[in-house]
Amino acid sequence: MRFVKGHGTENDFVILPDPDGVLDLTPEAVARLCDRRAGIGADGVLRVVRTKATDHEADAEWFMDYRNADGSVAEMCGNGVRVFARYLVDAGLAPPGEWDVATRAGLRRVKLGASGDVSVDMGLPELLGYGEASLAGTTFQGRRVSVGNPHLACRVDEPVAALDLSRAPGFDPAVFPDGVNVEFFRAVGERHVEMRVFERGSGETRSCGTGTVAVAAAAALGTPGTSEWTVDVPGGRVTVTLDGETAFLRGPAVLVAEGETRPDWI
Ligand SMILES: N[C@@H](CCC[C@H](N)C(=O)O)C(=O)O
Repeated sequence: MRFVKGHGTENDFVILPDPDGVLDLTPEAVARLCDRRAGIGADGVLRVVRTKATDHEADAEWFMDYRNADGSVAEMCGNGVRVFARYLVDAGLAPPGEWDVATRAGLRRVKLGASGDVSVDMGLPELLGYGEASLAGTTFQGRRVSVGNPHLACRVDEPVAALDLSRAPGFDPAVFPDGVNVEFFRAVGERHVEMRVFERGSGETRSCGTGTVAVAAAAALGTPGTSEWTVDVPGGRVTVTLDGETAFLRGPAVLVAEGETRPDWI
C-alpha cells in the first residue's frame, strides 16, 4: 500500500492514495497504520478517493475519507483537508487555485498555491449552547460548537500548558451521544488565544483545525463584524477568520515522506 506522510501544525496523517476506491480500509488497519510504535504513526488517516468511486453524491472530484487513529470515522478534519489538498496539488491530481473537496460534513472549498499555506472555507460554526468536561477532578464549563463534527470549547484562566491531558476528559454522554473533541483555550492577546485539545478517537493532538474554529467562534462571542483570530497550538499557529457567514482556516500543510507498506505487515 503506497502512503504519504504529512501534517498541518503537527496534526499528522497517513495519506492513502486510492483514486479508484479499491482499498478495503478496516478500522483495524487504520489503527495499525497510526500506531506510533508498531506502525507508521499518525493522528489519523486521509484516504484520497474520487467521489464517483464512493457512495457519496457531491459536486467535487475528490472525497476526503478521514479516519481517527483508533479507526473510527469522523465527519470532518480541518487540518486534514488542508493536507489532503496539498497532497493533490503536489501529486499533480489537482491544480493550484480554488476548488471543493467532498467530506462527510459536505463540501469544503480549499485555496492554495503551488507551495505554502492552505486556506479552507470551513462553513459557519454552529454555537449550540453549553456543556461540561472534567479533567483531573476539575469541572470546566464550555460552549458546544459544531464544525461539522462535535466540539466543546472551554475557556480557562491558567496557561494551557499547565493542564493534565494525559487522560481523556470526562463528559456527559447524554449531551454528547457521538462523543466530543474537547478544547481548552486561554486569551493571550487581542483576538489571540492559545489552545490544547483532546480529540475524539485520537487523544491529545498537537493541533485540531476544526477545534481552532470552534475556539475562535466561542472566543468571538460578542465581537461584531469580521474578526481574525490567531490560534496558537502546541504544533504551531493558524489563523481563523470569522465573518458571520462562514469561517476561514489558514495554516501550513506539509508533506514529509512517502513509501510503501510491506505486504506481509498490513
Ligand atoms: N484533527 C482534526 C479533527 C479530526 C476529527 C476528530 N478527532 C473527530 O472525531 O471529530 C481537525 O484538524 O479538525
